[in-house]
Amino acid sequence: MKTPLLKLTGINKSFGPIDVLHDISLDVHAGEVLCLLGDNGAGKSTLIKILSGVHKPSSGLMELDNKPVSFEGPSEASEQGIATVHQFGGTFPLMSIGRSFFVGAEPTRRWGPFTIYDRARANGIAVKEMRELGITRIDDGDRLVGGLSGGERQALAIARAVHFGAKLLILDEPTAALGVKEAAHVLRIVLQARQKGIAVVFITHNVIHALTVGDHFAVLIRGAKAADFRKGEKSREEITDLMAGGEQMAELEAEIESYMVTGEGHPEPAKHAH
Ligand SMILES: Nc1ncnc2c1ncn2[C@@H]1O[C@H](COP(=O)(O)OP(=O)(O)OP(=O)(O)O)[C@@H](O)[C@H]1O
Repeated sequence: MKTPLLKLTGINKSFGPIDVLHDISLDVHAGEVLCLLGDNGAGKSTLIKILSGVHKPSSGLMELDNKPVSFEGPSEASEQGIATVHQFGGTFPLMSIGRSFFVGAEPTRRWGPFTIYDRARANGIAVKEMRELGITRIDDGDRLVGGLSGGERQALAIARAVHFGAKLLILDEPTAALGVKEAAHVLRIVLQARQKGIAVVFITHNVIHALTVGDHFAVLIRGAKAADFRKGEKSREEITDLMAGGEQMAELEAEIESYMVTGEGHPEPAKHAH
């Protein structure tokens, strides 16, 4: 197997006395989607904050392109090609599409003795990059980000990362707040990023979304890696079970079943009403 783009070996993270991540080892390959799964509080956010330079690991080794790396902050991670997109796209609602695409890296042009923001160029590039990801409804880069749908905002943020040369794209629950159609669109964009050779880390609670795009899966339970497998090695039921910690899921199913039998799907209090 070829060398992973990003390799974690024995990563631990504690906040004071609280141990949040234990001995995480993980490989992320270029042109693949790694789905990071786990219940609330499992440690997914903490792990991606380590990858994106927000937190430093307490111990362990992180290698990018076969070289050990240690980020002093998010800008160092981003300089090395690691881009993180958060659930709501992380963009500013009152900014135009063109502005938010280039925030911090605005194209400029000369105007007499001045250097000014090149709005037409910024808008043109932002609209073109979104089009390339299949968002064809947007043709005006002056539109405000606040007027975009959730899926379009995700697309904007992903297009931006791709444009600025991300090698590793971290998507933090990109489909969580979306309807089915929009989620499908975002999943397609994830696959397009993968096709461009970008390594994608996709965080989700949704097993179906994960199975649709994932090549490789890692499940975190209480800060430890409970499973690490490739596409096709586990069924949907097995993955759901793992994510919910097995027992919990069985308990929940039994509870729902008895409720459906006793209450025929209606709330119990109906029986006591008279
Ligand atoms: N700065 C911190 N200080 C202390 N504990 C923290 C800190 N950040 C996270 N934790 C704890 O670490 C655990 C893992 O949190 P984390 O946010 O990484 O989980 P998660 O898997 O992303 O959950 P969710 O799906 O709910 O976002 C939680 O118990 C949380 O309370």
